[in-house]
Amino acid sequence: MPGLTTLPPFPDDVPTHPLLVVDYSLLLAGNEEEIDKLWKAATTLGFWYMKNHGADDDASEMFDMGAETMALPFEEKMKFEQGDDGMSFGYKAPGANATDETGARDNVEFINIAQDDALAWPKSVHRAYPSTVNARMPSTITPFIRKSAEVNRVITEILNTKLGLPAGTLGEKHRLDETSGSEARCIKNPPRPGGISEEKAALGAHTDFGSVTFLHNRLGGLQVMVPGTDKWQYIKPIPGHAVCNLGDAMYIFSGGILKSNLHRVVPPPGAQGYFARWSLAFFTRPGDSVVLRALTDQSPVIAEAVANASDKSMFEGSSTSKEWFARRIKNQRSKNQKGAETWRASRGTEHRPEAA
Ligand SMILES: O=C(O)CCC(=O)C(=O)O
Ligand SMILES: [Fe+2]
Repeated sequence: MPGLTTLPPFPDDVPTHPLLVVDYSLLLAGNEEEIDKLWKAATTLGFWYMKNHGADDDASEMFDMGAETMALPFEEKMKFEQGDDGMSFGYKAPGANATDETGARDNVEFINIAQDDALAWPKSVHRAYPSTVNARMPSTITPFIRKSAEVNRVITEILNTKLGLPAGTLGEKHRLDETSGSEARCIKNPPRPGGISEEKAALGAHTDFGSVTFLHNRLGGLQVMVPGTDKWQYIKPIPGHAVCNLGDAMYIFSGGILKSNLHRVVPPPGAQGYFARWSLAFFTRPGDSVVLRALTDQSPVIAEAVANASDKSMFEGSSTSKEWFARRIKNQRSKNQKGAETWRASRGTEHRPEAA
């Protein structure tokens, strides 16, 4: 990981929001207490720390891949830009996305690699990637994606049981043999010496577009807005602890029982702000053809949650996962902004009734 040994600690005097710590090895062992903890986290904020997940070494190599990729000449990276038509895979240039309805631009760059491309390598399913990605596909990227997809599958299976769904229901919606928007993402947020402002988002407020996110952070900057409050709070990075969170699809499938919480990225606090911020995520998203609606027919608990919801519209939708994802990506691209309407059209479950 670039600069890992020299990074200053997260400042002591900056308030943070605590998260529950879930031990992945205990989940695998079927430990009921740990399963209950995961359920509590998933149904309250939808964010938790995950330890003993076994993916730290893979994550370190992914950070190296990210650094190699971001070091390519800008014109080279732009040959692989994701474009303005709603595809996420590929390179995203700084400023290519709006961060709010005024059209203020983000300042992070991404390299997004499709799960489908990593699993089918050397065959291409979606697109071509920079040479730095190709060089590490079999050694670094495919193993990281396999491991991350497995972590997310285990989480999904536990939530499936807790929701009272027939065994394998959520698993069927995330089949590895159906194309999907699932992807690995390495993010670089440049240092901003002297110009650190909490108000300027590096990555705008959003809920995640898919099902489960497995996130690796070294520096602060990730913030959540806890429902019922109106202040952003930092999530402190803890070595050896990934951050997991749920996205829109899980919120919708579960009739709002599982939470997809609002979050954003700002420059790291204090002395950390003088360093580039690197982060790494793996997003599991439903198969392209999966319709995003509440699974009321398969679970009485979900049926009851929807029956009690003040606004059922989001639970009775007809968008496929592919359509949902493309709409969100496309309408947040800076080039497509035609005013606040475009930004609003990029939204997911951010404006659910109980969200702040
Ligand atoms: O960089 C981070 O900590 C979070 C990134 C994120 O929220 C995203 O890519 O969806
Ligand atoms: Fe996110």
